[in-house]
Amino acid sequence: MINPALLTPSQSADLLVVALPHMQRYDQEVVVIKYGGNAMGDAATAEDFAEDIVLLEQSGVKPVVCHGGGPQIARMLTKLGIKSEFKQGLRVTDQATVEIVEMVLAGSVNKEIVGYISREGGKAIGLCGKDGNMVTARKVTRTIVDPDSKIEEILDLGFVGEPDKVDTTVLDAVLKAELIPVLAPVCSAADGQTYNVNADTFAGAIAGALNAKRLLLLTDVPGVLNKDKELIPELTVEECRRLIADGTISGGMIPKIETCIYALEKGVEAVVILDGKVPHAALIELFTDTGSGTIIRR
Ligand SMILES: Nc1ncnc2c1ncn2[C@@H]1O[C@H](COP(=O)(O)OP(=O)(O)O)[C@@H](O)[C@H]1O
Ligand SMILES: CC(=O)N[C@@H](CCC(=O)OP(=O)(O)O)C(=O)O
Repeated sequence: MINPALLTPSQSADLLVVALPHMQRYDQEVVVIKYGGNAMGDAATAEDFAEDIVLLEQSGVKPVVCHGGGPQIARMLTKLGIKSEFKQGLRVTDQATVEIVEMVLAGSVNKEIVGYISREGGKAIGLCGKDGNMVTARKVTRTIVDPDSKIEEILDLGFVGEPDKVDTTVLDAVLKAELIPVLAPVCSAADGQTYNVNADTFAGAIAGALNAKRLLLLTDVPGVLNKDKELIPELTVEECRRLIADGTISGGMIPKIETCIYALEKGVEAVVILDGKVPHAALIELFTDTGSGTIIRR
């Protein structure tokens, strides 16, 4: 919690002079904030995050929260004795796993975030990709190349989906009513089957469809790091592709960067990857000159 009583009048004035032009820039603009499972941390971090979302909404921004919950899914699968593995950064998902993913993401994690925002005085509404056919998924198809024979094989990830169609009818109504949407990346395909969608990919599709001004990806690292583990403050799409090709960007950062590139191509002005465990990370990024993390532009 920020304690305004601790600021001198001149510090308060300095803060306002810095923040107000940024607030005007984002007035009535959609900002999609992806809240990763690793960024969720303890209760204090969650309270700071919820406070930021409520302050953004009260300042005239239209925040849309898209959340993950990978570590929370992993804990529940372990409790139930269900083994899980990742291939190409995606959880191989059978029918039993997709049921747990839905229960954890669209259930407990979603309602916990809604609860935190409500306690900070915001009016949040928890939904998932299924609601109002918001995001229709299709099965992810990936191939792997055998390093010896060079033969391509199809990688079957089970019920792992990717956004196929986005219908913003429900989101438009929610935003018009000045409610804060909190979205879980659980979607149906056209045939009704439930699919597990990576939360970064889901957030990118929502940001693209809403023509968001910013997409913030809150994670547990300061941003994109170079080979010496130093933060890279700014990147272009071309530079991102080079860093993937030379191996500087790997693992879970690859779907994040692919999401950034997709969102930028769909018209999102800029995407920022930043550390969600830094108190008030979103507010600092949007309303100060300092910014934080890595900003990616076309
Ligand atoms: N160049 C890089 N800079 C920063 N992180 C990287 C880089 N390459 C790989 N990573 C990995 O990507 C991870 C972030 O992705 P992920 O664990 O999927 O995050 P989240 O759970 O927040 O979606 C980091 O913790 C780090 O291990
Ligand atoms: C297909 C796939 O991998 N889905 C993810 C969905 C949650 C997610 O992406 O959560 P984070 O943002 O916390 O990583 C999973 O099952 O873990």
